[in-house]
Formats: sequence, C-alpha cells, structure tokens
Amino acid sequence: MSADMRELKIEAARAALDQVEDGMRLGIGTGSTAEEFVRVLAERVAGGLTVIGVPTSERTAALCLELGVPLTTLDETPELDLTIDGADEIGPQLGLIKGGGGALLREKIVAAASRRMIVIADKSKLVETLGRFPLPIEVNSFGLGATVRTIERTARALGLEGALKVRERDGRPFVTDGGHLIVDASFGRIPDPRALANALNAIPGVVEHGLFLDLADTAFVAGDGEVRTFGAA
Ligand SMILES: O=C[C@H](O)[C@H](O)[C@H](O)COP(=O)(O)O
Repeated sequence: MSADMRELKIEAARAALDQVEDGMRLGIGTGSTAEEFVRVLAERVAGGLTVIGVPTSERTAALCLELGVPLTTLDETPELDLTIDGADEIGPQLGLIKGGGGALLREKIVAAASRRMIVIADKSKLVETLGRFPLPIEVNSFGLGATVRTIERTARALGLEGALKVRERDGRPFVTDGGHLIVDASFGRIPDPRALANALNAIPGVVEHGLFLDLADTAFVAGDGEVRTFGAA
C-alpha cells in the first residue's frame, strides 16, 4: 500500500475517532482501514479514554490486545453504541460490499448489534453501482458444490452472470474465523442489491454474504485533501 493511501485511511480513521465518546461500547472492524482506526483509538486509550470494544475478527482482536485496547464479547456486552469498520465498496444509500478480508459474518453480527455504524474509507471505495468488487459469500463447507450451483442459479434468475470462485490462500481453501469457506462472486454490477441479498439469505448453505444494506449510518471518505461525510453527520 502506498504511503498516500495509508494517509487517507488514517484521515478517515481520525474522523471516526472524533465520534467516539468516553464510556462507549464499540464494535471494531477488520481490514487495513479498520486497523488504522485501532491505532488512533489506542493512542487515545493510552491518554485516558475509557472504551470497551468487540473485535470483528481474530486479527483485529490480536491488534487490540497488542496496542492495549480493552476488549469484551457480544455475550458479555450484547448492545454496542458504535461500530467503526472499513468496506470494499460504498454504493448508493450507503449500501456496502464487505468481506474482502473474510470477516463479513462477525462484522455483520457486530454492526447489527450496534446503535450506529460508521464506515471509514479512502475515495477509491466509492462506486455508483455495487459489484465491481467480487461479492464475498460465506458458505458452509458441507455441500459446497451444491451450494455453489444454487448460488449460480439464483444469481442467473436475477440477471447476474459472472464467475464464482472458492477463495484460496496459499493454495488451500481460505477458512473464516467461523470455520466456513468464502465464495467470491464476480458479478461486475449488482443493480438490485436488495433482491440479491434476499435471494442469498434464502439459500440453506449460505451462512452470510457481504452485502451490508441499511446497516451503515455514516461514511467518512478521505481523498483530495478532505474527508467527506455521507449519511448522518
Ligand atoms: O473482511 C474484511 C472487511 O470487510 C474489510 O473491512 C474490507 O475488506 C475492507 O478492507 P480494507 O480496509 O483493507 O480495504
């Protein structure tokens, strides 16, 4: 990642940090942008800010522990004040694609348990139509072949074509923190994300998908010397 790109992520992270108040229960996202948030948050915690966070992945949990951000779980703290997370794409009405890092299931559970969700990103994540980024779909490994076929058929019925690929890492299937697999769906354009989300939700082998609709309240997007606010300020 270029230094400039990292700087944009830090700017967006700082804008989100301004929304964090003492005593808040936070959902803490996953990915390179969310990690910049953890770093600026940790500095504030070292300076005396009292917060507690629920991490959305083992990776985020490890970074929080390393930097001294206090953690809890959704079992101990089932209601959160604010979740701050990155995104792979930010589309109209703050519809998102997430899951490029494979954390979409925990991210969605944590976002849904939060009163407010803020998305932080650099401007490359803004799109007019979701779908250029391959949509991550988390599936149970049982019945993988059948589930992939059903996803394919379902997508085709909605007019969506494109390769479905089981995600790999180092030549082996990528396994999520929840022990599932990811199918990346290269649809190119998803003109009706809600229809696709509903259809995917109805497939038994699909555990969750990376379409985050009606979850994000605000996005802070850095680029061209400013941080733009989308949604509720
Ligand atoms: O599973 C990963 C998450 O959804 C990330 O928030 C998303 O992939 C964006 O990551 P990054 O900030 O590294 O672009």
